[in-house]
Amino acid sequence: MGRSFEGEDPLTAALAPPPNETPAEREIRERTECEAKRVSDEIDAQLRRERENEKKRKPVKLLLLGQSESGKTATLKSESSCFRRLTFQLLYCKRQWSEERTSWRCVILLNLVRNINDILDILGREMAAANTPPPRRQSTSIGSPNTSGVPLLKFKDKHRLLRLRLAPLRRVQSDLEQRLGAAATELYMTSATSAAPFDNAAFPSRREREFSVHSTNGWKTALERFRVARRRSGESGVLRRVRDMEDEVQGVIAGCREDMRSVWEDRVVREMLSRRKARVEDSAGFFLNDLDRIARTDYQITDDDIIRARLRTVGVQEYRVTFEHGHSAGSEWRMYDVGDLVPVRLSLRSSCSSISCATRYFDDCDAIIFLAPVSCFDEKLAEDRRVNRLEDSYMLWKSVCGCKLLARTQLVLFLNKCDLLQAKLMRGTKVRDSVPSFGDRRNDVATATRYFQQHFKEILRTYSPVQRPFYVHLTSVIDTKSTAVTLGAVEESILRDHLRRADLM
Ligand SMILES: Nc1nc2c(ncn2[C@@H]2O[C@H](COP(=O)(O)OP(=O)(O)OP(=O)(O)O)[C@@H](O)[C@H]2O)c(=O)[nH]1
Ligand SMILES: [Mg+2]
Repeated sequence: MGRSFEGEDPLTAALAPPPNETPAEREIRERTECEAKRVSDEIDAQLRRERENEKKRKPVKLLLLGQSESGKTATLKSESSCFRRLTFQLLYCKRQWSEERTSWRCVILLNLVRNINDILDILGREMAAANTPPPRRQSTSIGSPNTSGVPLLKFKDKHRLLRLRLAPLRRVQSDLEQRLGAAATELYMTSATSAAPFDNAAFPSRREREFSVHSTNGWKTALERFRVARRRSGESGVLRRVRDMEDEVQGVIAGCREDMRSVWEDRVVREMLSRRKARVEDSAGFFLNDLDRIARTDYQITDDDIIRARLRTVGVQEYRVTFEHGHSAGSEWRMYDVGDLVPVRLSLRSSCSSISCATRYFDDCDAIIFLAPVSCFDEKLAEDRRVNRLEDSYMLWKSVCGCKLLARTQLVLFLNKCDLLQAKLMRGTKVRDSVPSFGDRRNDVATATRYFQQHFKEILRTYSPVQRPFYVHLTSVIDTKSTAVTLGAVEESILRDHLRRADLM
């Protein structure tokens, strides 16, 4: 009896076994079909793999944002210094990292010398004020019994002598600035209007001078020059002069070690700093407690020193990394350390892509790590003493959350500098004195960070154009081990999102 194909679709009909099929023919047919299916599955799997690889080939874009000194560059240094990944291409392969270490030595020496010169500046002013007879005194100097009832600081000849003996450090500071400036850096002026939360022409512009790396003329350029110099001239010429100068600087600093220690450990100097509420220990790039190790001609730089070194970033520094291992294997990451916040603040505020070059970094950005230094709850911006640093972080976070261009971007908040917060609270500083809404809550790190965290969370909920998860980590990014763990978790979640986004495209 013939088969009727009426009502059947032609493909089913074509694939149907022939009528009157013998058992032998059937076995051959089934074997052939089985093989065809295996080949087809293999092709499907291969296509899937290629699609995945294609998605991975699109670089993951990660932005580091936060106010100045929040720890953006330290986060990157922490990531690279412990070589979590075996392949740090471009900037952070091992050889390049070791070359970069040499350049960081100058930064650390500069930080150390600046620590002591800053103290000597204060000392000079206080000594001058103490020598001024009371009726002619211009200001109400600290320690004046006439104005505050606090006994005058008793400066001695020893202080005068120390200032004289440490005078060569002024020259060392300017030499180091020259040295770094000639290779890679330039002096940069910041102003209140460029760094206040929303620049306002009404703010008085207190100009500050701080050392900086410029994006177009940064470490990468500096190191490249060194490599070229070494290749061309071996140990001669420019390189030798640089080495001689470094040796000389290191020699002067080593020669001043005991005097620097005398200043730093002096009871009167400590009292002077305490009365001025100048917590030099909490300032960025503080190395005075490491004098014995650093102020030596045979100083061996450590990764920890590099993480703690302070050098202001200006502009946007791009770091490219291709991972070979782990869940990010095969993917390229582009990380942007956004040092200069002026364009960022402007573009966040405007949300208009034509206004600022910073939006180019926002475009297609997978994730932002936003660093908020929580130990700064009682500090003011260096750029504008009227703006509380925590408030400034809230403002910037609010702008990031509310930015339409970033609506699809994963936001990861680092409540950073928890180690400094802990030390500050242990010293007895009360959160509620600077943050009245904190009220009578317990004055400990857990309670304070929970409180700050809640505030950041509410801002995200209120201002985000679309609802998105709140990822938060308590960090002390100079602690490379724990930072590596945190970054590992963050990286995994960013990559998951990145692949999901690629699927949607
Ligand atoms: N104790 C402590 N110091 C930190 C921490 N994070 C950063 N620092 C230090 O704070 C200083 C400033 O950190 P940077 O990474 O230079 O800050 P930044 O955000 O890159 O600042 P800009 O380049 O001005 O935008 C450096 O000396 C760091 O070593 C932290 O969690 N704990
Ligand atoms: Mg920086």
